[in-house]
Amino acid sequence: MPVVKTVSRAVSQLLQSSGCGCGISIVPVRCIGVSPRQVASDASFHSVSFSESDHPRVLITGGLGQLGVGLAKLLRKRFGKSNVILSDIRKPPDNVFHSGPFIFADILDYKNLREIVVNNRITWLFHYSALLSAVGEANVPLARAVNITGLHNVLDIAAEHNLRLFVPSTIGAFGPTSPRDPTPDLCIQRPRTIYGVSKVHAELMGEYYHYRYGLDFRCLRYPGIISADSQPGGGTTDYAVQIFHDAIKTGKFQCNLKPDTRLPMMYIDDCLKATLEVMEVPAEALSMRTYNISAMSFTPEELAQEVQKHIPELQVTYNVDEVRQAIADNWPMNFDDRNARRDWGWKHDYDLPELVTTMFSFLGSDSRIAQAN
Ligand SMILES: NC(=O)C1=CN([C@@H]2O[C@H](COP(=O)(O)OP(=O)(O)OC[C@H]3O[C@@H](n4cnc5c(N)ncnc54)[C@H](O)[C@@H]3O)[C@@H](O)[C@H]2O)C=CC1
Ligand SMILES: CC(=O)[C@H](N)C(=O)O
Repeated sequence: MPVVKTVSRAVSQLLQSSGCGCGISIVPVRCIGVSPRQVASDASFHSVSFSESDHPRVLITGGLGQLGVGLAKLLRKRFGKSNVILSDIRKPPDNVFHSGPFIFADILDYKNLREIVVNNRITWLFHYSALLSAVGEANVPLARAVNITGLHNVLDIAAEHNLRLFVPSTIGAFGPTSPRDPTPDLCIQRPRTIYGVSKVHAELMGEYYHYRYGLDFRCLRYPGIISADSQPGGGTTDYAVQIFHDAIKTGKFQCNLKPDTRLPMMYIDDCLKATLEVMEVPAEALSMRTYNISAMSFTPEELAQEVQKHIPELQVTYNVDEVRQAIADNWPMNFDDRNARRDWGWKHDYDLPELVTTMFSFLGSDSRIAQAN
């Protein structure tokens, strides 16, 4: 069958072509018409004037969660307020709405997302929308839709419009058969949560689009992130944020993981710094497209001891949540991030003592329970 042979030869040539995918110009364009919901480029969410050659034009999806507002703040400092558009499906609080451009964007609405990218001449996209590990297990169909279907929309739009795309992955992309102490970049990944499965899918699809279509896909696997001014969105590592609030408010903390559950963690400033760094690194420096990043690793007991150095009267009890514990027991205990350190000079600033001191200075340990009494 000569035709079949010719086609298969062409396909195999395509698949064997250069690792960077630069020679491949086919892009996965979807055949769609015009959206009924046109968004004007000068829509009321603030019109912009900018020099495209100076700065990227940035869109952040899922930007009202624990990490997005901080990322917008960092990127606006670097690229200018009007060049960074925060988006979500939720209503922004006043301070966020007035701090820079905000727009409604549902990542499940492909046409609307495409219009936003086109009308605002977006060049970089940070894709933060997701359902995290614990809430994902509570609603698997929604997690599958947001984390997998939503990612497909973002990938196609990014490839079609030649965007640089950042998608975060997680320690949750590993599972019980992965080496856990430490966990390297490349090893078995068989997660047992819909969150983890969707993140492995995102890593693989992003890398596939990179090699197949030349998409500039960049991905960091984040540890559990700890922040003072934003609340976590329903994950397994949330306890490590809650302890600070409860210590200050009530002097009591009930932990939903066992005292000896060791997980990799990171202060938000380090996480956002790494995210900006990896997006700015010249492509030639990246030997991979998905990197672990690491800062510290601790158990609830070790965190509580460090917190008690600031609030000695803190009482910690344990009431284990079986779902979260089962998830944590399958996750990495320590993360090996040597490749990130080697390729683009990644270096964290915060270890456990600095993290705890910084959290209390941010939250104002003046309001601590001891002083309130
Ligand atoms: N916070 C952490 O400890 C870690 C976060 N990550 C990843 O970083 C990213 C951001 O995380 P967080 O800010 O903590 O998440 P979050 O759960 O706090 O926020 C996610 C946001 O996505 C939005 N969203 C949900 N459905 C949507 C839809 N259909 N369209 C648009 N937006 C939608 C939600 O409204 C929410 O504001 C996520 O992809 C997460 O997997 C990875 C590892 C650790
Ligand atoms: C580590 C994460 O990805 C997140 N914080 C979660 O616990 O689900």
